[in-house]
Amino acid sequence: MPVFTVKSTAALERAIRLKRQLMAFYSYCLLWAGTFIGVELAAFEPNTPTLALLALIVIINVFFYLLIRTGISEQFRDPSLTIVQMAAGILLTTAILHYSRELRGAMLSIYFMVMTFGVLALDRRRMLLIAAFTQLCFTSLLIYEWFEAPQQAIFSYLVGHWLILALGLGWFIYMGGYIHNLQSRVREQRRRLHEAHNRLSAIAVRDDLTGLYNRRHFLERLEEEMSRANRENNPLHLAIIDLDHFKQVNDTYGHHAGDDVLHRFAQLAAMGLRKSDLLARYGGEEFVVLFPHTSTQACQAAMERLRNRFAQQHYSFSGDLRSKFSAGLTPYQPGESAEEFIKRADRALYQAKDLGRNRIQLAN
Ligand SMILES: Nc1nc2c(ncn2[C@@H]2O[C@H](COP(=O)(O)OP(=O)(O)OP(=O)(O)O)[C@@H](O)[C@H]2O)c(=O)[nH]1
Repeated sequence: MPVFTVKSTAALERAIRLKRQLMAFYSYCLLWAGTFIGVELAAFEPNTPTLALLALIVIINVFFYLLIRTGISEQFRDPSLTIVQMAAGILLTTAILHYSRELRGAMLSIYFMVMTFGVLALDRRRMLLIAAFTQLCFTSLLIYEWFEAPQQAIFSYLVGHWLILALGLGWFIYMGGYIHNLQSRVREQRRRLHEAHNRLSAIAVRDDLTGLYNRRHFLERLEEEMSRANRENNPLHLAIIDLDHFKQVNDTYGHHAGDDVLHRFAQLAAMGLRKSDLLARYGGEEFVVLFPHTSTQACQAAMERLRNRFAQQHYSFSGDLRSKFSAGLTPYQPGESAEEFIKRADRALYQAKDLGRNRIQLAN
């Protein structure tokens, strides 16, 4: 069952990544459409290779889509490949900027569009890295254009564009770091909440002293096991156990000694019974065991084993105390209520007490 959950979570995450990839493709298409319209309106260089750009966009997206789809990207620390994808977007934007003329200033915002992809995924250090890469690409473009056609370059524009980009990127580094910290804090709080919830759930079903299940949890599980036994027609047995003359232990050696005995019984029973048996502290010095899928003989044998082991225990507070218990054991009769089932086991327990204690009494 857990394997299935892990698998489906991985599949879900991959589906989210593929969806994000489609979003990236959509953004690329908008960028291309803007470029195409820009060329048509003569706001871009007329020799802008729009078809080559479109081919490049498709190649980039198919490449990343396949990496994610085939699961190859999962070998990397970030299976969404955010940094590499952003770097590809920045390189393509730089290429498009080369052909932009009057629209250069407006087209700088495309860099910022690419940066938004990193805000939710990258920490401040990585945002700084990708921002430095962006600034480097743009600076290289400006230097290239300066040397290629110095007569067309207007120095104040170059410096202006360079500064606007640097300031905008600075804002993204700050914002990215802030949002990343916020996300980390939320994740940490969610983790703590989850832990606290698990702790509380454990406390709600356990008995403080022995660590066994408590009466409320037992009664809930009893109903479940009874309906399963009714459904599947499987044997189900209930044993109610009561430590013998326990008051004397308290009165003679003190409450702490009594607690030790209860604790020792709980340990022995938990170790000696099967994982599928449901053991709980029913109250005071009373315990219950529910045996699903077990024959009467096997239940009796398990109870006898426990009785013998318990009677052989030595306690640090008294060399000669041998604590014992009596128990009533009964099989579930199909269709009966929990109350009837428990009452029969209880009656058997009282018979065991009446017959001299330190025994397991069966009631059919
Ligand atoms: N130390 C300790 N004692 C407890 C706890 N819960 C109940 N008891 C004591 O268990 C004793 C139960 O006494 P009784 O009901 O008279 O039963 P008993 O002395 O075992 O006598 P029989 O059952 O007839 O053999 C009481 O003295 C309770 O105070 C507990 O958590 N710790």
